[in-house]
Amino acid sequence: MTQSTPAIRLHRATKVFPDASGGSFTAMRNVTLDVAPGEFVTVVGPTGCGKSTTLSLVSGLEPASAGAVEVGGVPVTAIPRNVGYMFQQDAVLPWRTVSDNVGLGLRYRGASKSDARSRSQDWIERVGLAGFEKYYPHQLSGGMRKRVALAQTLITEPEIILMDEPFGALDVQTRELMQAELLRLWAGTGAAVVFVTHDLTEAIALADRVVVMTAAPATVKTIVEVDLPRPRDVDEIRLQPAFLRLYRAVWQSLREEVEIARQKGASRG
Ligand SMILES: Nc1ncnc2c1ncn2[C@@H]1O[C@H](COP(=O)(O)OP(=O)(O)OP(=O)(O)O)[C@@H](O)[C@H]1O
Repeated sequence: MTQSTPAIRLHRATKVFPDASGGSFTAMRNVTLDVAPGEFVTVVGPTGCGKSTTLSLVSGLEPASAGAVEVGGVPVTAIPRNVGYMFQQDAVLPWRTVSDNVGLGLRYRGASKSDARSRSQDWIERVGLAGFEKYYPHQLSGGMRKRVALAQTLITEPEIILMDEPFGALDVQTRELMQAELLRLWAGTGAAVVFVTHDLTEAIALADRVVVMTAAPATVKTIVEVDLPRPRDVDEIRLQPAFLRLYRAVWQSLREEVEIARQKGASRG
C-alpha cells in the first residue's frame, strides 16, 4: 500500500437487500468515500439509514450489490485480516479471563500461548487493567469490559478499525473516559478508523472528518472537516467556540435527514 493509496475506498457502493415481502430494499446508494491511512472518520445519520451496512461492506461481511469497495487498494472479497472491529455489544468471551480475552486475536492468528500472554500483558497495562488479568468479564464494570475490548482490537495492530457505536451502552461519564482512552491509544498506531455514532459531540471530538449520511438509502450528504488540533482533550474541546461551530454545521445537515427519515417512517406506519 503506497502512501497515496486510501486505507478504505468506497466508490458508488450500493447495497440492496431482499425484503420480507419478496421485494427489495436499497440500504445504501452510491456511497463514495476515501479514508486515508491514519485518518479518523466518524459517521452520523438518521436511525436505520445504512451506517452499519456501510461497515459490513468494508469488513467483507456483506458483498456490495454494485460499485467498488477496497481495503488497502485491494477489492474486498472476503474478511480482510488487517481489519479490527469494535461493536456496541463487545466480543468479550464470558468464560475467558481478561488475559485470555485480550490475547484471543493473536491466538487465532497462530501466536504461541506464551507470546500471546506476554503481548496481552503489555496491552492490559496500556488500557489500565493491570491487576485484573485473572478476572472474568462478569467481575468487571461496563467501562472495564470496554477496555478489554479495546485491547482485544488493538493488540493485532490493525491498519483499519471499524467501530459501530462501541460506547453506545455506557453511561455519559464512562463514555467520555473511553473516548479519551481511544484517542490516546489510537494516536501513533497509524490505523484508519471509521466510527459510527449517534452522538454528535462524540463524532466531532474524535474525528478528522465527520461524514453525514442521508436518510435511507444512505449516501454521503456532507463531509465536515474537523480542524481542531491534536492531541485533544475531549473534555475541554467541547467547550471551545470552534467546536460549537462544527456542532452547528453537522447538526444543521443531519437535522434535515432526521426529519425526512421521520416522515418516511410515518408514511410507512
Ligand atoms: N441483512 C439484512 N437483510 C435485510 N435488510 C437489512 C439487512 N441488514 C440491514 N438491513 C436493512 O437496511 C437498513 C439499514 O440498516 P443499518 O443497520 O445499516 O442502519 P443504521 O444506520 O446502522 O441503523 P442504526 O442507526 O439504527 O444503528 C435497515 O432498514 C435494515 O433493516
